[in-house]
Amino acid sequence: MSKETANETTLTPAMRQYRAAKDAHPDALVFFRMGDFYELFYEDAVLASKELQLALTARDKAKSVPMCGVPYHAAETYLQRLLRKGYRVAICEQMEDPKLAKTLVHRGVTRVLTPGTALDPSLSAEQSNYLASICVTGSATHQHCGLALLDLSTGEFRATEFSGEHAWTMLLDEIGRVRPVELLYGKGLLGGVDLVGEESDESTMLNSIRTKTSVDEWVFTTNYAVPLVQHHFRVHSLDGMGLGGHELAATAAGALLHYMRETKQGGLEHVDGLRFYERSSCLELDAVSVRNLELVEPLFSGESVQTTLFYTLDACSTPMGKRLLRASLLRPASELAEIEARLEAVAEAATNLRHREELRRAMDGILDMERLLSRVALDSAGPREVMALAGTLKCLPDLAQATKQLQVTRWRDLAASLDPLQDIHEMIVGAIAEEPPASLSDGGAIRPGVDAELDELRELSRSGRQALAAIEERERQRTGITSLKVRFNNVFGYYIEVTKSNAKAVPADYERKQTLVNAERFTTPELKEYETKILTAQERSGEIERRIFAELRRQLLASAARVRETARRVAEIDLLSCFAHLAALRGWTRPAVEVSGVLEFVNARHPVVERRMEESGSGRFIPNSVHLDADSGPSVLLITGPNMGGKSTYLRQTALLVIMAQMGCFVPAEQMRLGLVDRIYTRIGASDNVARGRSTFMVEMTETAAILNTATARSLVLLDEMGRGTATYDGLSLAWATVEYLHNHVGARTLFATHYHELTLLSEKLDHLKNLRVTVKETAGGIVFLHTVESGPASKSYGIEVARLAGLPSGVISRAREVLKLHERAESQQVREAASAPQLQMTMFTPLSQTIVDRLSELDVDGLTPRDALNLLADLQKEIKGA
Ligand SMILES: Nc1ncnc2c1ncn2[C@@H]1O[C@H](COP(=O)(O)OP(=O)(O)OP(=O)(O)O)[C@@H](O)[C@H]1O
Repeated sequence: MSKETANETTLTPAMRQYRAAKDAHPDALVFFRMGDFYELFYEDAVLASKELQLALTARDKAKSVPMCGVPYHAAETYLQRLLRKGYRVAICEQMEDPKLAKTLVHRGVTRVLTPGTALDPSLSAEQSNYLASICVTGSATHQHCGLALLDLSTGEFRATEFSGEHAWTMLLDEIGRVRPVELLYGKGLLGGVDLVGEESDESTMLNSIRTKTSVDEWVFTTNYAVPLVQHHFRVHSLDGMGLGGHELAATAAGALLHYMRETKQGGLEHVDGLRFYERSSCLELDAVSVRNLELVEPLFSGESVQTTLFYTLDACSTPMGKRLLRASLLRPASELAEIEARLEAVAEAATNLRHREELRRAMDGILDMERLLSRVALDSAGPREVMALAGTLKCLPDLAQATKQLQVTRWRDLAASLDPLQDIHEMIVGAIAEEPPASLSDGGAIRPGVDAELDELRELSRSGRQALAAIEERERQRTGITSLKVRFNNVFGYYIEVTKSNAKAVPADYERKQTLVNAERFTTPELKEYETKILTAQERSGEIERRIFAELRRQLLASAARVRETARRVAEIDLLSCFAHLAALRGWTRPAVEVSGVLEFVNARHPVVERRMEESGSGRFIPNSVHLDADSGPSVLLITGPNMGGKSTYLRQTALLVIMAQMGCFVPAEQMRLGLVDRIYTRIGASDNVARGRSTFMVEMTETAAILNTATARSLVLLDEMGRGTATYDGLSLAWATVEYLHNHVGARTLFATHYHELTLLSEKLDHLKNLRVTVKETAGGIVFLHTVESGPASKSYGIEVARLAGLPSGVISRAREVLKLHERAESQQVREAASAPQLQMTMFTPLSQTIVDRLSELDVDGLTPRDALNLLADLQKEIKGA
């Protein structure tokens, strides 16, 4: 609000009220209720008129107060549009009936809606809507970070903690994976980390979150925040929630509850538990891998979701199952017992068509129990939603019965713990009418027989309306006006309407109420009497319906924990039967999972590419095998071959199958043996940051550094075309050193796809490195991609052939062939020399200066840290460039 316009003395009383609301919520758009409209003023009006395409008017004659508005009954759509764009909105309501207000009607902010706190009805079933809260303490080298996540639409509330040197990076990774819609943090809490700046890695990650909300730092203090959590869950200690000793996680959770209170989010009854979770209790996937592997979203926004693993695996019947599938993709299991229990359950259901069908049939009628319950808790559920919940509960006994048919432990546990909630079902159908109106205020939501007074009042208004119909008929005959009508509106109540032309025939006992252009409206003492009777009866029955509905709501919320627990069981049953369905339908097999360094597939297929090829009829996917063993080798597979040969597909397929197996899903392979993987690292293709203007090479090196610094012998590392983003020799040297480091120091199972043929020589030096190649057939008409992977290095790269297929002019192609021949001749000479002097491998790349050669030959490569290696390379490069 600008200074002149906000001048106290020039403001009307209503605008003074507005100003108070805006001052209290400066970062929100204030929707100010005036009669049947929500009005916006000043900058808010200018902004909203643009974002919502509303006409911008002015409140005053001098046009100094820009204004726009939306009708209150249509406000919901406008609000959702603003929230989806990341805005927050404060709703300033009329707090008393304007008709009863003697002077200025009292107004106040009743709720602040933000992307993380408002329920978006258009939210898709499988998506979660997380509000995240973070806090950080400690020194730069040893940080502690707390993270809490709340999805108000389902009531899911969980928290975790990270400690140590990489705590902040791990926190960012987790945020990148969860992708909250809103982030809450303490002002200045992160000292030095610029949350909204453009430059740092942190800000790049955090900038992708639409709404960031800072609150006063004291909100994030343990002394203040932890008691809020205890109070909300009515517990004396946090130990029972697994939060004992995790003060930072609890603090982040408490700050989040504070925010809910500040933004006046009532009805948090469905948020009935807070769970501590450990990231290490799952197969860890960083945000880059989640994105690169297209687990839940396509790589580039706007692309079809059909490229995602989620889409390929989603045969779930219920929204809860879909959300669990999504969550499991982001956090596959890492414990053998858990994975085995799931695989065993999938195996049983996969081989038993009848039981599988029964399960799926029982789930057909199950709606989104969690979201329906949330709507009840937030008091936004009408009678129809409550009835929909009952419809869902009705399916539970059949589901329990179908689950009981299956024998293995996981199914038995699920059957035993599935509460069919029939008491709640009866409670709802016992109170709500069979076909209730959408809104409680429409009347008729409560079933007849529930309340004797209500039944009586309904009878009264029914007979009253019948009497009115009789009056209409009688008056038509008495006056001879056949078009005479008895009507009702909210302002005048019941009245008799006759057209202007018949006005003369109106009897003397009619009392004129209103004159319209074409009609006259009258009342009579008799009409007034019925009106009072009917309206009083309606008003009173409205009150009774509201009371009964509120009581039902209270009882439902008292059972919220049971409903949510059942929703979790339904989700698990759904997910396992989805996996069983896919296994049977697509002929997938059960992976043998063990604790070892093995990773072995026989004739495996990429689930997403295979399905897309089937759907588009574009040929058959060629299966391929993998054999890796971190303990006795080979631990590094170096894959060479032409562009378009299928290298990336082979890499991605390996990662996807590991993820699927650890989720408890069968896999598209004839056989699979998997030693548990603790973490998957990928360096594939371009990433987000490139689009944000960071250099491809810088991004690549940052990601590679993270891999080399944190991968373990139990990890799976996928590197695709590393080093291609810089000068050939720099790239080759870095790729060379990286492979050596992974092989000698990390020992992780590694797939390394490259166009640097020189790297294939490493197999002579590194025992656990094996060369693989994707094959092509040379025909008279050009090359044909066979997409099979076999042992050995590729003989040539076929880059020029692929370019020809892409349609490069023939002149360019033949000139490229000539240039290639010259290079190959020169290089083969160097390679021969290099092969005879393995300790000086690097000399084959370029005639290096003697000092560089000396420095390299004296180097203890095995003792180098990645950072030293990078520094050394930078030095050498400087020397070469300077030379
Ligand atoms: N096993 C396979 N069976 C059938 N088609 C395949 C197979 N593997 C890959 N393809 C198809 O071949 C094309 C190229 O695959 P991919 O991108 O994996 O090649 P690439 O070797 O990584 O290429 P580049 O080196 O140019 O990145 C894709 O369209 C893919 O669908």
